[in-house]
Amino acid sequence: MVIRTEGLSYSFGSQQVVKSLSLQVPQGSIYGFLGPNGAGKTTTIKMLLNLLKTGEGSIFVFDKELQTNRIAILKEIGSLIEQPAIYAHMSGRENLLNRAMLLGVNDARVDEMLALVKLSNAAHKKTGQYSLGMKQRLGIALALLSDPKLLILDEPTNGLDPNGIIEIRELLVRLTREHDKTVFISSHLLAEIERMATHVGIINHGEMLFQGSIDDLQAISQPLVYIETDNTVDAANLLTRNGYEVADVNNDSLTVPFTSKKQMGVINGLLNQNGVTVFAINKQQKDLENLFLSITKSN
Ligand SMILES: Nc1ncnc2c1ncn2[C@@H]1O[C@H](COP(=O)(O)OP(=O)(O)OP(=O)(O)O)[C@@H](O)[C@H]1O
Repeated sequence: MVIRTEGLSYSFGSQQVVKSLSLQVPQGSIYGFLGPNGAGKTTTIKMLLNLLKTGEGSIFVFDKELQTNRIAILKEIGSLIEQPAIYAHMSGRENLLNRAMLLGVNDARVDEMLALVKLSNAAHKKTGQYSLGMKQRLGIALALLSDPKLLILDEPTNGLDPNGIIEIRELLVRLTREHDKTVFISSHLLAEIERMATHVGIINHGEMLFQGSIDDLQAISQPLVYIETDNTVDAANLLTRNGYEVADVNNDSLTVPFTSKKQMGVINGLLNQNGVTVFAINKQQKDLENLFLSITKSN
C-alpha cells in the first residue's frame, strides 16, 4: 500500500471531523476520495501531508510511519491543495523554472512537464491569462517537477468546465499508466471520480462508508432506467408482468434497474406496443446522495 492509515482521527475543538479512518491506497491506483462538502476530506489530506499534526491514529506512506520519516516521505509526494501557488505576472514556463531552481531540478524537466500537462503551446503566456483548467494543470506540473511517486490532489477539478475536467482526467490516467505514479484525488462528485478512479473511499461526517475497487463500487451503485410515460401505473404493471423489477413509481415517471442499452430498447418497445406513450427513457447514474442511501441500506 502506498498510503495506509489506522484509526486516523482529528478534532477541531470538540468537533470530531475525521473518525477512525483506515485508508488503503494501493500502488499505481487512482484513489478517489469522495465525500460531500465538509465531510473531512481536506482535513484528512492535510494530515497526510503533515500540514496538520495527526490527531489520533497513525499514517504510513510507502510503508513508513509519517511522523518519524517526515522528510524522506514528503520528498516523494507532490500535492495540490486549494489554489496552486502561481505567479500571475510570470509565464507558465517561468513559474516552473523558478520552482525548478528552488528544488535544484534540471531545467530540461520544465519543458518535459509542460509537454506532459499539454501546456507547451502556452508556455510563454502570462499565467494571469490562463484559464482555470490551465492553471490547475500548471499546478500539477509544479507538483510533478521533483518526480514524486505519489500525487495528492484536493478537488483539482473544482470550478472547471467539462473540457477542463476531461483534460485533468486524461492527465491523471496517463500519470498512473505511463509514469508509474499513484494518485490520491478528492472530490464531491461521484460521476467525475467513477470515470477515472481504480479505487474509491467514500466518507461522510468524517467516517468511511465504503472503500474498495471501482468494480465493488459499481456493484452497489447500479444505474437505473428512468422512464416518463402518460400512465405510470399501467406501465409499472406491464413491466412487472414481464419480469422487470420496478424500483420506484410516481405520477410522471418510474424506474427499473439498468442492465444494458438493449434492454432499454426492449422496454421502450414493450410499453409502446401496449398503448403506453413513452415521453422519455434514459439511463440514470446514481449521485452521491443516492449512493449513501444504498450503502446504508446494504450495511
Ligand atoms: N480550521 C478549522 N477550524 C474549525 N473547524 C474546521 C476547520 N477546518 C475545517 N473545519 C471543519 O471541519 C469539517 C471538515 O472540513 P473539511 O474541510 O475537512 O471537509 P471537506 O470534506 O474537505 O469539505 P470541502 O470540500 O468543503 O472542503 C467541517 O465541518 C469544517 O467546518
